[in-house]
Amino acid sequence: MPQAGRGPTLVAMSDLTLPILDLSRLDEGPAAAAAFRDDLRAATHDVGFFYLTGTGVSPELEARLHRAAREFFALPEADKLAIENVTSPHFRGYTRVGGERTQGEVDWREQIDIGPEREAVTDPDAPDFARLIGPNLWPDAQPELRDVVTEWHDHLSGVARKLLRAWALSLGAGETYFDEHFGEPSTLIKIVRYPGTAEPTPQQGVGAHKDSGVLTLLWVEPGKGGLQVRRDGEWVDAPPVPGAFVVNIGELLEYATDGYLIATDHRVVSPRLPDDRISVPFFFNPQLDKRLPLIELPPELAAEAAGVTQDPANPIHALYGENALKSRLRAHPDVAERWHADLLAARAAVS
Ligand SMILES: O=C(O)CCC(=O)C(=O)O
Ligand SMILES: [Fe+2]
Repeated sequence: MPQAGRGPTLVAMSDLTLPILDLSRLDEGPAAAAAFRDDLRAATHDVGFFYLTGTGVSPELEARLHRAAREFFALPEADKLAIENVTSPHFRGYTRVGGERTQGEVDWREQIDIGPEREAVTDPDAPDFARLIGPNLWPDAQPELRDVVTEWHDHLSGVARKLLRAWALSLGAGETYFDEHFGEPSTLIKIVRYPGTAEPTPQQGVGAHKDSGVLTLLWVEPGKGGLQVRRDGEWVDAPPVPGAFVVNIGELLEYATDGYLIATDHRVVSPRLPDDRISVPFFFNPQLDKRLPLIELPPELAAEAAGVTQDPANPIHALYGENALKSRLRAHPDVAERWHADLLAARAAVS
């Protein structure tokens, strides 16, 4: 574990070193907090990925989440399919292995997607992205899943807010800059299982991608490798560190800082049979109808901002909800075709 008040510890993995930052330094007086913010800014300017300890998430809560995830995937197929995501217009519920895509290629993972628990919007004049709002699908056979996920959600939302305040200060903005622009956050928790494969060549657990939102806090089952981060054109391993989250930023925070902070490509390589791998990414994003404005960086940071080139095939929209809807329609074509064929047709017509 890193010591409060020191610089970040570095973990060597092949060529890459990912810093380990200790969030509790924010509560250890102004000097430790300032040092944490400097390390945070440096880590996300240089690599876009780091490990985070000191989050206050207890080993007991981690163990409960881990157990609940294992129990969910061990349910009979019929119980999982009873909450299959094709029954939800809001992209919630269970996705069977092979039901999701990254860059058009099938991902070899099964998962349950859980977002803010809300009623569906019935107003016909609501924007298209309001279709993402709605109830989750919870398994009747495992009522305790909802309790542990709710606790996880509340803890990790607090960690995310703390990090965003630290980023805001470290980038020369007011401490509550992001709070003001976030509103009621759009969160997404995925509980994911990557089955083992027997193929001799590495298989796509999840294909190479940058996260499309602001911030991701990733919990990985202890001892399970497979996550790789692209650094200088090479794929390097980012194995789990006990008691730490893997944290990375997404394209929206890169965009908001004109490329000063970087969103980095990553992927998961399937485990080899008989192994499998559980992970739980938590995505933290603004309210659907909010925009994430550009941060006016101080000149010394602005001079080091790489700029952001917009990909015409994948443009970043001003409103968060438009970005979220686009990602969901692409990742889950079967849900899109069943519930949102009108949107697909309208989008095909303009592109
Ligand atoms: O499962 C993992 O370790 C990473 C998953 C991921 O990158 C994602 O779902 O965006
Ligand atoms: Fe990701």
